[in-house]
Amino acid sequence: MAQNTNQNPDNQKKGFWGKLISGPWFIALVVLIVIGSISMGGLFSSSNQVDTNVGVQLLEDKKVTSAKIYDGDQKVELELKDNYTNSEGRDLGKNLTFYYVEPRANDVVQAMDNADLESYTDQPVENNWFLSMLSFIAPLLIMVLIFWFLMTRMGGGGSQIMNFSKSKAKKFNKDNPTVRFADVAGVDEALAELEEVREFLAEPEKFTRLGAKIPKGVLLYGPPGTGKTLLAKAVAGEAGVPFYSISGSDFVEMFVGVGASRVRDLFKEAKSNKSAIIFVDEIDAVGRQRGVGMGGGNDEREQTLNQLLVEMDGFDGTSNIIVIAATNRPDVLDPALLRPGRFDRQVGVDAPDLKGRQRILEVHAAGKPIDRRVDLASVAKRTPGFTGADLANVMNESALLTARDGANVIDERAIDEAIDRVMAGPQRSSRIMSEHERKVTAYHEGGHALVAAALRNSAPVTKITILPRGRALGYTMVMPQDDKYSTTRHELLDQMAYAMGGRAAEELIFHDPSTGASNDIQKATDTARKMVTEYGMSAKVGSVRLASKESDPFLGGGAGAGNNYSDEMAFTVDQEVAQLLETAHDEAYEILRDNRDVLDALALALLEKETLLEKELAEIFSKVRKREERAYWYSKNNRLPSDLPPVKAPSELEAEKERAGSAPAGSENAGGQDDAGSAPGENHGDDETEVIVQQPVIDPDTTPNDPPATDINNPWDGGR
Ligand SMILES: Nc1ncnc2c1ncn2[C@@H]1O[C@H](COP(=O)(O)OP(=O)(O)OP(=O)(O)O)[C@@H](O)[C@H]1O
Ligand SMILES: [Zn+2]
Repeated sequence: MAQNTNQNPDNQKKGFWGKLISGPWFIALVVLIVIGSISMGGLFSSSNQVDTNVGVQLLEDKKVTSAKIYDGDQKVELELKDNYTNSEGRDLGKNLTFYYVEPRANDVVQAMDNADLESYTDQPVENNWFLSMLSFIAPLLIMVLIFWFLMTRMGGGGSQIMNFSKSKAKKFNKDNPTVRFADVAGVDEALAELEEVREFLAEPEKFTRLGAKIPKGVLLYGPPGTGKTLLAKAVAGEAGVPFYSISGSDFVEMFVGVGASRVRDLFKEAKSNKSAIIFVDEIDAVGRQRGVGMGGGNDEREQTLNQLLVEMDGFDGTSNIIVIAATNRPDVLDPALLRPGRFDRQVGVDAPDLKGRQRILEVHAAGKPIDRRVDLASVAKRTPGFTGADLANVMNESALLTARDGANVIDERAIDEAIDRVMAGPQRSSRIMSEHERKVTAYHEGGHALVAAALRNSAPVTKITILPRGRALGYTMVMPQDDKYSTTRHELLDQMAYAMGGRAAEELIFHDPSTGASNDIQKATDTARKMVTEYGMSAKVGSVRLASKESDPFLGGGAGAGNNYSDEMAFTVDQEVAQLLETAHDEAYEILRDNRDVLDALALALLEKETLLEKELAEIFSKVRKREERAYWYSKNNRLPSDLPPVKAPSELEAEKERAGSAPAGSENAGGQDDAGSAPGENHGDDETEVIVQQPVIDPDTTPNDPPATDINNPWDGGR
């Protein structure tokens, strides 16, 4: 995400005239002038033309000193002894030209032979090869030029070819960022690591004095928009060193060798500084494993990667350069990149937690007039799963909305609307839905919400709306109270049932389901498949990892890598997935059937008010008949769960003692299932705990006028 200004000196020196001279029209003009002047040369010559008879007569009368005969042009130039005066009495001077036709060539030659000339030149036809070549090539050249012009005008893919020659001009950006560490919030671990990098840059002697080698590369990895670029800039800003940035995708050109030469240039220029940071965004574009993927890999990419490695290995003591690279896909990187001496420092940059979100909001609220009643902590609470970029966007949108309304302070309402916008796109008030469609949407969203409310492991519903927004016809938002760092099997099952709630309601009420549930089904299917192939949550399949890390053959996994298990297993997986989905569908259906009165009340309230918030929802849901707990799950008959509860944490014991002291102790639920006691950081000793943020169900727009909602461009895909 390079937002720096292009500081290439060549580009600035090249002023108006430079641009004009390099423009295709100028070249076309030059070509035309050359052709014109050559072919019209005859017109500008000083000799006058006379009739063929006259010319031959002059020769026969021996009035000519010299003659030159142009064979191909069938033209003769004469130089006379005296001036020639024509029949009208006009003096035509000494130099005359005449033309002849082929049948008369013999007469002309004969006349010349007999003319006692002092000099006589036979100009052969070859003399005109240049002109004839040009007249042949010129139209072609003009066509190419026009083509070029159109291509550059369109700016489409084709222009890349033409830009090849210019590729040197915009290869990378140089910047002296003013970003500070204080501008990056909610990524404290990453900041701590990078603070060290800043020290390396600012006072390398401190480390080299002790014989330490300064690291050459830092890899920042994490989801998009979490502030990787911002962090890298902040390091440069804090250390006061220049910041060179380039994106990995810029390296991968259509011409082999360009990428490698860009790497060379980039490092050469960076090395002219005492210290510098080179930032390579999207390094996975060049840094994918070599020699894999469809067609055995990409020469250009490999050359570029090799060059990068060579340059990094080639750092000497004279300049102090640290390469910071960023990627969303650390798993596909070539291991050679991660070796010591290269990107051996790897820093994870995750989506921020509750506190982090609040601090990012504070960073972006600075300098904006915000209503005193706005509580950024509660805004942070309402935005689980948002990245730094999303939050920056929320604050910016709220300012824009406020400005549009002509107000002076950003209030709660503007921020609310901004959150919705960032989540699901702008409101579409212009869209008029038919009463029936509104009703279907109300039941659909009501179905989601009611299922969530009736299940025991689902986060509470905080908002439902049937106002169309972005690509959604309506949406339901459930929000966990706390940040969650792992998800249990029951919670996943609840999520699937919740996703099926919309479809189940349509079936139950209208007997004719709509296409509006496609996104729900997709999400539920993804969850089910992961449960079976990644989370080991199917008894039949067992705790086996079946999904391959890299299932896209084009991204370097190799064809067939997606199926590293037998066909029988694939069959079982499919069966298990289908089974999970069926069960979820059943659960949703039963909940809705058993709570029909609540569903109707909910739909009615939605049709009336369009948007329902927590308070109104709590009232409607007070009548919900909760679904009973599912049976214990165990993966095998000989692995039955124990009846003994887990031990109580010291803090729990403490709290119990206090309660016992102040009031006669009621019988405390000994199940140990009390969530409040478990610290959010607790992750069962497993470093790779999956974070599953529950997202709102957004129901894609599927009115007949629009193409059916597909998964492409769906912002709700790909773990945000
Ligand atoms: N932790 C953060 N603190 C403050 N602002 C942030 C943070 N993360 C992101 N932002 C805001 O979001 C914008 C985009 O972030 P940035 O480009 O650094 O993300 P990124 O991780 O590099 O994304 P990508 O992987 O798509 O390149 C930043 O310019 C900043 O305004
Ligand atoms: Zn839905």
